[in-house]
Amino acid sequence: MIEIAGLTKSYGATTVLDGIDLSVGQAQIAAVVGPSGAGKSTLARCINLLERPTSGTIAVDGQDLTRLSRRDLRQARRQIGTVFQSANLLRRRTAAQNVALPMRHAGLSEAETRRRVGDLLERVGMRHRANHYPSQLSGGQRQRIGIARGLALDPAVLLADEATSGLDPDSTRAILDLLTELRDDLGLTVVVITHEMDVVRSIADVVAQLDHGRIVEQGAVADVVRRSDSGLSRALLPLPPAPGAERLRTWNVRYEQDDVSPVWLVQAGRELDTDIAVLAALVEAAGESRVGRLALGLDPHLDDRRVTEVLARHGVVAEPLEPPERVLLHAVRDAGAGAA
Ligand SMILES: Nc1ncnc2c1ncn2[C@@H]1O[C@H](COP(=O)(O)OP(=O)(O)OP(=O)(O)O)[C@@H](O)[C@H]1O
Repeated sequence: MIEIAGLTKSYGATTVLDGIDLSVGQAQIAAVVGPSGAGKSTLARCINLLERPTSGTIAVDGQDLTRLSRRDLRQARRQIGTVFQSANLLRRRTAAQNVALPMRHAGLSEAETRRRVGDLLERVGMRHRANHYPSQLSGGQRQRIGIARGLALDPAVLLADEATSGLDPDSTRAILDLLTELRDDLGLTVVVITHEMDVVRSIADVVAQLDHGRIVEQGAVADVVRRSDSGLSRALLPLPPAPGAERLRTWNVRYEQDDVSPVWLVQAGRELDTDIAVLAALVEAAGESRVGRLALGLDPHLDDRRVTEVLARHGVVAEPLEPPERVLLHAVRDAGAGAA
């Protein structure tokens, strides 16, 4: 596991990271998100020890890596593997040679290197491309090789810095599945730096939002999404724009509990004795639970309190977007126009 405490990084008078506290357990995937300039890359460079923090600690499995001598630091760097955006492979080396590079630098024997490279290429599904050069590989395949190289020295933590940026959706999915597999099979701790909220929703266990060098929000993804008043929640699970439906009142609905039944909508319609229109919806799995946001169209004559009570029994929170009179007024106007 990795524990970052009070991490600060300043360049001269400019403080870029300001007291970052972040703890990621073993076999957990943490995502760090944030707008451009928030400090994500700086945090990544501090985590993989390319930069020394100005103050604060970064501990992997209990060992603080920030206070080590230069020699010990080289050894400690092995604990953290990095996957960069667009893999960053050496063009004149084959896939296998790229994966072998960190092992050669670390002084592993030829036999051990060959064995490990074979195992790692197998694990990322790239054994059949061992002798290909980067230019002969697709972006997704290059990234698999980048992941194998990141795992070369058997790290406890894998840091993926915008590892899926620029990949097509299928390759992105495949890389995310691979990272999840590595978490589950190897018990790897993964820190993903990304600006893609889809990535966070689909693989992260925990998420932290950086802004102006500070963590402004963090928590388990499912918990953050369920927060009512949170920018990160809306960014993680945005409701697609909902077209209003004629003669129906629009309600915004949010899953509040983690055990919302898959058939809650049908049941709620039955209990309210009404038809419910789904105007927009985004429902996804986040870890073990389901999270969702919906815009529903309901009969404006229904009693507000009854609607909220019935929906609350199903574990969802509902708020009407407009007063019923507006919808009814439109309906009357439309009927008038029709009669004229
Ligand atoms: N070596 C440096 N010297 C001075 N300022 C720096 C240095 N490196 C980064 N910064 C500043 O730190 C801030 C954060 O930069 P950083 O690259 O970490 O942000 P980011 O969140 O990764 O942005 P992006 O998503 O655009 O890559 C920026 O304002 C940047 O100008």
